[in-house]
Amino acid sequence: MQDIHNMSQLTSADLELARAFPEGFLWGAATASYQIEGGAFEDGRGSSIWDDFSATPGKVFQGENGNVAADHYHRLAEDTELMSSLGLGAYRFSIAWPRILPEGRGAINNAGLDFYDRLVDGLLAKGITPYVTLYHWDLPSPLQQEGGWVKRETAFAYADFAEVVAKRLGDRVTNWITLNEPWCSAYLGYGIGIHAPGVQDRQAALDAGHHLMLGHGLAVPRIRAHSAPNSQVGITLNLAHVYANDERPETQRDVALADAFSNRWFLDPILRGHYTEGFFEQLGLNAPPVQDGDLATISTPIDFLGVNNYTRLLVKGNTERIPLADQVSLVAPIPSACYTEMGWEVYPNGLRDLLLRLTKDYAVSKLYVTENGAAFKDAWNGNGHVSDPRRVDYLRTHIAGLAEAIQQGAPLRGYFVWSLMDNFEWAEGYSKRFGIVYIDYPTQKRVVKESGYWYAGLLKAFNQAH
Ligand SMILES: N=[N+]=NCCCCNC(=O)[C@@H]1[C@H]2[C@H](O)[C@@H](O)[C@H](O)[C@@H](CO)[C@@H]12
Repeated sequence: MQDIHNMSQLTSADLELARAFPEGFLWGAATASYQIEGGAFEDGRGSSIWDDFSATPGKVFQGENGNVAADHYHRLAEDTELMSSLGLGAYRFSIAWPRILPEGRGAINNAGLDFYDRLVDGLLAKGITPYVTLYHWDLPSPLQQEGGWVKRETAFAYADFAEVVAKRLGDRVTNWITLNEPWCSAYLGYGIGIHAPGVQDRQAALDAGHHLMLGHGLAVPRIRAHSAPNSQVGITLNLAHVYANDERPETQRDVALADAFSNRWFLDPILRGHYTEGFFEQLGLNAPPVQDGDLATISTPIDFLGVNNYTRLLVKGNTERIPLADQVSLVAPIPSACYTEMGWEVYPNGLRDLLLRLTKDYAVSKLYVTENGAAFKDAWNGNGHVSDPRRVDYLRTHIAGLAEAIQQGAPLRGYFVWSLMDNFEWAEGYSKRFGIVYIDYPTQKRVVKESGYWYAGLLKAFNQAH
């Protein structure tokens, strides 16, 4: 492997950028269990809704699945060494609920806990801080057979699962993220069905969203009870700053609708203790089955907000009618703009502006960017490294926006690039590559991309400055 700390990829501006970050800023990379582990039928792991969804014809690109993925389940030592060679200060990963409780509740599969024990110990031995996401979409299939997140009982099963994991890892893991992107679980999974479990019912999305947040609130005290006193617990939301395409009143109206649907649906209950006024009417739906005390549970104080951001939303008002909040028209591709392989506009100021909005509008004591990155057409010719200049530029410009946000008062404490390695990109299968490390799936060879060398150089320059 080329000298990974060769900082030749860095410009003098990059070195200056590294020095702009405050001492103690955390630099990491993120992954998720179903996307990288493989080992889908090993050591007692049960089935998840993503195993079922992938096995359903037509749901995932070319019928691909996470049976093998990046084979991380069998490559812990190699992959933690890779993280160390990149100079990561932290690594964000998720726990596969079906490895721990194959039936979703009840009998504990200790072999599953043992795997994460080994991972955590390997990270700590290399001075890498674990950030553990307890739920990154792989709900055990038996719970979905009972209705999944549209059922209130699933929230309680989730809190029980969280406690099982905290009891085993809480003596070493001090950074916990309850859920990853409940918006995606609820809307993509239960609303429009392009993600597992593939339900197409917008009311179900609202009900699932409520129970996901309830599970979050129930889990927080259970995690705290089994973690060291200096532990911190948060949640990760996918959020995007909403911009107006023009000054027309219809556009201002639709910007508010898009913001309610994309951001405030989860921000308001979790951080303000109430749903956005008029939100359910704006969707043309009924309120979810809120019970007395739910919003108090959901808004239990957390120590940080994790922010996943990839792009911005640009809204052009509908002049004929008031659209439903989830049907606001976004501005189509702009000739002068750049787009990733996901069709997402590259707009670095969107991350900066999002962080500043959160700082201004919500009383968050700490923020982490728990995911940011891009999929581009990466190719490897079988030797040498992988050239991905567009990803280097994406990371450089978005990280520059972080420095500006911090300078303007955002309580940002860390950044996790998505992703450490190429992986199973949900319904897109392996067709989309987000890694700073290329995975040659036929051989499972890990090939650090130019962006991986760049990121390692930035982290080295940061460490040298402090
Ligand atoms: N339709 N539509 N959608 C609008 C919003 C979708 C946002 N998707 C994300 O943030 C997912 C997040 C996920 O944690 C990770 O597991 C995924 O691999 C990345 C990359 O896709 C991102």
